[in-house]
Amino acid sequence: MNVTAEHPPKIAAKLTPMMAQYTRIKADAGDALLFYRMGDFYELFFSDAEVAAAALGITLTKRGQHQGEDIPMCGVPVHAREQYLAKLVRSGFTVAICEQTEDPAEAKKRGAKSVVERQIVRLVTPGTLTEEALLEPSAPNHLAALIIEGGRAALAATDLSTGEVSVDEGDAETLGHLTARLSISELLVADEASAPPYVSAKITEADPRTFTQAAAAERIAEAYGVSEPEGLGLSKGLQTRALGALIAYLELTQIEARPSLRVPQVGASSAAMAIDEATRKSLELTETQGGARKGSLLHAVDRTVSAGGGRLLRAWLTAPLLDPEAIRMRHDGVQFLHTDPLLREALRREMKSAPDLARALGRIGLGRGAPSDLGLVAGSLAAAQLLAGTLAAAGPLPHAFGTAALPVELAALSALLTRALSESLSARRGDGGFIALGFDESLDRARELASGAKQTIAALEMRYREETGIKGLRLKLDKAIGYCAEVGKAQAEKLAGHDGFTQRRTLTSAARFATVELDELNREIIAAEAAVEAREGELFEELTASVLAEREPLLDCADWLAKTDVLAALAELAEAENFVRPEIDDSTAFDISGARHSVVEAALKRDRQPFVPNGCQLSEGGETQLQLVTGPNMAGKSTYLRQNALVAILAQAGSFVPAERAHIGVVDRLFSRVGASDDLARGRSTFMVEMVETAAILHQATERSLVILDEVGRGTATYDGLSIAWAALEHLHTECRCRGLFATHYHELTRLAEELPRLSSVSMAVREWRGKVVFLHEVRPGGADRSYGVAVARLAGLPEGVVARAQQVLSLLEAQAPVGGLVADLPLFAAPQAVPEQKPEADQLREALTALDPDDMSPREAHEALCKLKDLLA
Ligand SMILES: Nc1ncnc2c1ncn2[C@@H]1O[C@H](COP(=O)(O)OP(=O)(O)OP(=O)(O)O)[C@@H](O)[C@H]1O
Repeated sequence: MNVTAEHPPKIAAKLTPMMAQYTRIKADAGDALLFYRMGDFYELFFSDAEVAAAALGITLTKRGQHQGEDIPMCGVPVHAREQYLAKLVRSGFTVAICEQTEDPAEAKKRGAKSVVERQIVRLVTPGTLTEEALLEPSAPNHLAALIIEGGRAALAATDLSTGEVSVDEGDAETLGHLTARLSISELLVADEASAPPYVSAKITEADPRTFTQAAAAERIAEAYGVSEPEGLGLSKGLQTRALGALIAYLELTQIEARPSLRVPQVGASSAAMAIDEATRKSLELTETQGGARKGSLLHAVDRTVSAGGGRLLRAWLTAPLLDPEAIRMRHDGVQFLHTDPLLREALRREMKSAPDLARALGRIGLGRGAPSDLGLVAGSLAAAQLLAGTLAAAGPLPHAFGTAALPVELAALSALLTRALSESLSARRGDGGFIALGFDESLDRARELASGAKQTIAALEMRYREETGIKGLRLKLDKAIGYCAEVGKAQAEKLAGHDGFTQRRTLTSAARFATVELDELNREIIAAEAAVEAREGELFEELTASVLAEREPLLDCADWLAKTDVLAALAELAEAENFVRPEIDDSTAFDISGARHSVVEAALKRDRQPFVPNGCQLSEGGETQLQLVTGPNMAGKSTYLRQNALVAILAQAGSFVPAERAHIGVVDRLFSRVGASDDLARGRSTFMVEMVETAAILHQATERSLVILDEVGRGTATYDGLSIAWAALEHLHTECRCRGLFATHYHELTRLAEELPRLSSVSMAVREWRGKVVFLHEVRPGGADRSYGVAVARLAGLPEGVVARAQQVLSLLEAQAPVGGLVADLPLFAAPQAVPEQKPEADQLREALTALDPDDMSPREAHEALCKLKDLLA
């Protein structure tokens, strides 16, 4: 959604200086809602205020007037800005944050009416969030730039919160795989019309000039300090242009903060199983069709204990690998920890205390780091050291773990941070008190001065009480005048009589006095506190610089922590859920015994129901390459279909699989259409969606692909549906030669299994018991003889009368149907070219019509001609 806040004031009339500044800045902010900083609040004015107040559910008030009309205003407190930002950004708004960039005292020096300098420091958009509170810990937040030209497409993406960057290129036709892998929050395009319709991200039209080769190369050179984009492994053209536009948008939105991006991973998607958006959705990989995480495969298999591990597991599952060697490497890692439960437990315990290093670094890199982020870096390094020690003691490690030892420079950084940081670390940037005592001499001295002056104040209070004889006299901190002597109103006159006490302020029930000594002390305290603040500021900068100097090894360390967490989590999962190590190679085998569907199994377990495991054997060139699955509704067809796809995904992602045994030849592309749903928002009916998706599969599936099709053709009239399913199955078998499972209610299709050599027929077993149908959830060879649709309808609670009538109609229809079903007598097994050419009657009609000349006909002749035409139709 692209929401635009209309902004009315065309202000030529006289404005207050502040309003004049506001209008100027608002003009720069364009469509974004302007958060205009005023002290402890961000204020919004005019239509921005109206829009934001409605979206946030906060009070709309007014402030001053413009051209005789009240100016609408609303405000949000600075300390609570994140929650408001989150709400606005999620509702599709862009927010421009405008800060005071000058000390109000400085502004005052220019004159009483002068306005504090303000500037927009950042545009907050869905794809550029970095605040912890606005992000899900275990999900990435991707901003991507897309360019499509000449049938090719390139996609550059970054997760700004961690600085990761990827660039991929492919045929425009396979673009769906590129965009689907990343779950993008915001997609930049040069022209909104070129945005693919299936992307659910916010679409942002970026300046088309940023997509040009020259501009893009310049941006990349500047961001990465390389003279040519090729130095980063990028090809000239689309890849460079997509990444350049992405960086330009970061510059536009992050203003002065220059995000430090990691070196791009180029072409990673071509090393991953291609899984398009529809397949991901239908398999519910990371979320259910309803959008919930619970109920997805990721949720069922996620045993990670750190945020970084959670994100990496998601990345592995959404991009299963293609290289058997790389896959086996991950399996080796899982196996190593699977066979050593004590080591696994120790690692997972130590990992739990590891903070989110990548995101802390992301914030520090953007200049948004707080003292707590330094603490997170220190905590991560401590955890990494502990883990490295534990792993090192475990003996030689499989390659999957990489090198466990921490590089020397990180040990030095870790020691520095441990010495420097105190116990209490504020999460607010600019807060002090984060440097440990004894770390910095000049800071300690300034602190002593400040606290020494405060001790003097306490002593002075006692002395003043004695000297004046006023017991209630207290030294208090007044915001305007500093420390002062306060007495109750009744004592004010008495204190004023004492030498050296000058009354400065009168409150409702008290009076405040200054003395020369107090003035002197106030000056000392202010100076000492300013010195503390300044030194702390310097030290913060120094420490963040030390951290950023080690950014790359730190990010490698974050990757290593995440990987160790994922390997341990997968080993834990394998142990707890009884998964086995799959055998992966370059063959086209798909030989799985006793497989289960993790999500369905977990749901059944909650109801204390057993899951019935089923095997599946497919292989191109073998006896069965395609399986036709028939069986009643509710018998478990969809579950069986999906579980096989999920086993392939898990196996190639590096996980063990929920089966007794599995041997899989690498699957390059996975297609799954299970229960297409309406896409009315895009004006496509269920049947249309199904056909568009089926077309994509028939065009793209290859010998290495795995295709899962559930009830293709069910959304239209029986004969049409059956014919489409029939032809699609033939095409998959003979043209695509892919491995696949095809579930259908058209039992007529089982006839095909007799004709096509590599198509076999299986069905879900049921038993009838006292007129009721009992599902056994077992896959057996051979086709199903009946649908049991009416029996299932009875189970679902259809009125008994309706069920009885349906049974009656069914018996009648079955009695009339040709033996062998709808297709018994049709010449369907003839080769397609043998279908006799027919001269369609439309052609005879056309000939007759062409012969007529209406200008040359009487009404009577015209009538006769019409009758002849009608006869032709008969
Ligand atoms: N292997 C199994 N073991 C135990 N229960 C199962 C199994 N497979 C499926 N079920 C149960 O049966 C229910 C229906 O399964 P599923 O949706 O796969 O059936 P279906 O044959 O595809 O139905 P329909 O044709 O109506 O779409 C599941 O929700 C689950 O509770």
